[in-house]
Amino acid sequence: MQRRTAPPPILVTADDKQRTSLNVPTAPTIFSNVPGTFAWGVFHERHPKLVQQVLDALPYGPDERAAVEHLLTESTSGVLRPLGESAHDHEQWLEWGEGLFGRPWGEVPFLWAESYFYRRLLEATGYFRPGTWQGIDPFAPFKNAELAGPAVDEELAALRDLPSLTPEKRSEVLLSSALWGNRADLSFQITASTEDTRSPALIADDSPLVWQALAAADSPRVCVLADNAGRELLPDLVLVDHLLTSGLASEVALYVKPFPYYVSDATTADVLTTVERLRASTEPAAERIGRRLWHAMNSATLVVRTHRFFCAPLPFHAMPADLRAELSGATMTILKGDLNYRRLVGDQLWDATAPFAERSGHFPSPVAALRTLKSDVIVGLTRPMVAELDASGEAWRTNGTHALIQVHMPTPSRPDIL
Ligand SMILES: O=P(O)(O)OC[C@@]1(O)O[C@H](CO)[C@@H](O)[C@@H]1O
Repeated sequence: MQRRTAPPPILVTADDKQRTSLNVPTAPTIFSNVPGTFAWGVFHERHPKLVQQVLDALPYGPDERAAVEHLLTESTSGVLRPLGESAHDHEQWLEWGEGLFGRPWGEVPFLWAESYFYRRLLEATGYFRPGTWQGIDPFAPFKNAELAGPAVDEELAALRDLPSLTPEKRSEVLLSSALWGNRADLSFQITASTEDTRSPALIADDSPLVWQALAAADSPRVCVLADNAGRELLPDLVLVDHLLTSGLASEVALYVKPFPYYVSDATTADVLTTVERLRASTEPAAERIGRRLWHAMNSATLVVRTHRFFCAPLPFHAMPADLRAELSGATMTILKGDLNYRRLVGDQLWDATAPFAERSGHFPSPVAALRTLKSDVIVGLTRPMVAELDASGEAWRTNGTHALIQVHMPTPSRPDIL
C-alpha cells in the first residue's frame, strides 16, 4: 500500500507555468502515467475490475461489451479520442479537452482523464443513445444492492436513538455520520484492502465554524454538494432533515450529478430511491424522516438540483457564472467527498500544510469540506500532524482511514487566490 504515496511525476501544464510566472501559488498537476502511483493504479488496477463488474451486472449485448472493452484498452494504452459526433455533448467535450485529444490518457491531468473515462463509459453502454440501454444507469445494480442491504437496516434502526440526544449532540453526530458515510464509496471499495477497515481518524475538525455560521444567520440557506448514493446519501439526507427541523437551515439545496458518474455518485433518481427507503422503513424514526423530507420537497424547503458542470473534468475555480451565482447566496455549502475536494483545492500535489483558505478562497460561498482521504491531494494540515502521519508508514492520503472537516469563511476584502 505504501508505494501508492510515492510522489507522481513532476510534470507541469501550461496553466502551472502561467501561475508560476504570475507568482500565484502552484504545485505539480497529478497525472496517471507513473506505475506505482495512486493515479496509475486507478486506471490500471481499479478500472479493469470496475469494467468487469459492470459487464457482469447487466446483460449488455455484443456491441456494448466490445465498446466497454475497447475503452479499457484505449484508456490504459491508447490515446484520447473524442466522443462520437452524434453525442449531445460532443462540442462541449471538445471545448473542455482542447489540446488534449490525441494524447495518451496518462499524459493529460488525472482529474480530466478520470472524468472523461466515466463519460466514455456511458457512451460505450449506450446510456444516451436511443435503444435498449438508453437511460440505464450501469452502476444501478451496485447502488441498489447497497441500499437494500442489512447494513442500511442497522443504520435506520440506529435513528431511533436520535431524539434522546441534545440538539448540539445530534448536530455533531449527524455531521459525523455524513462525513464517515463518504467511506461507503463503491469505486473505492473495488480496491480497498481489509487492512483499510481500521477505526478512522479525524485529522482536521473545523465543525464548530459550521454551527456558528448557521446559528448566526437570519434565514440560513445551505447548499449540499452530494457525493455518493446509498450509504453516503442516506446520512446526508438525515443531516438535511436535521438542519431543516432544527432551524439551522431554512432551506436546503441538494446538488447531485446530472448522470451516473464515478460509480456510485448520486443522481436525482438516487435521491428519490433513498427518500423512499426511509419512508418505507418499518423503523418509525426513519419513516418520519422520510416523510418530512418528502414534505420538504413539496414545500421547496428542500430542492434537488443539478448542473452539467458537476460532471465536468475541471476544478471548481472554473465554475460557470450561472452555477457560481446559485451557490453564492448560501450561508454555507457542505461539500462532500474526495472528488469534490480535489475539484475544490485543485488536483495537484500541494504541500499538505498549504492553507485551506488559500486553496478554497475562490469558492462562491463559505464552504465546509467533509471528506475521507482517498487520493493524493491534501492541504490545510499542521507540520507536526503531517510528520506524524508520514512516520506512521501508512498510505494515509489514499486508504480512506483518515477524514477531515475543513471550513473556509471568506472575508469580503480577501483577494481570490486559485
Ligand atoms: O468522491 P469520492 O466518492 O469520495 O471518491 C472518489 C474516489 O474513489 O475516486 C477517485 C479515484 O477513482 C479518488 O478521488 C477517490 O478515491
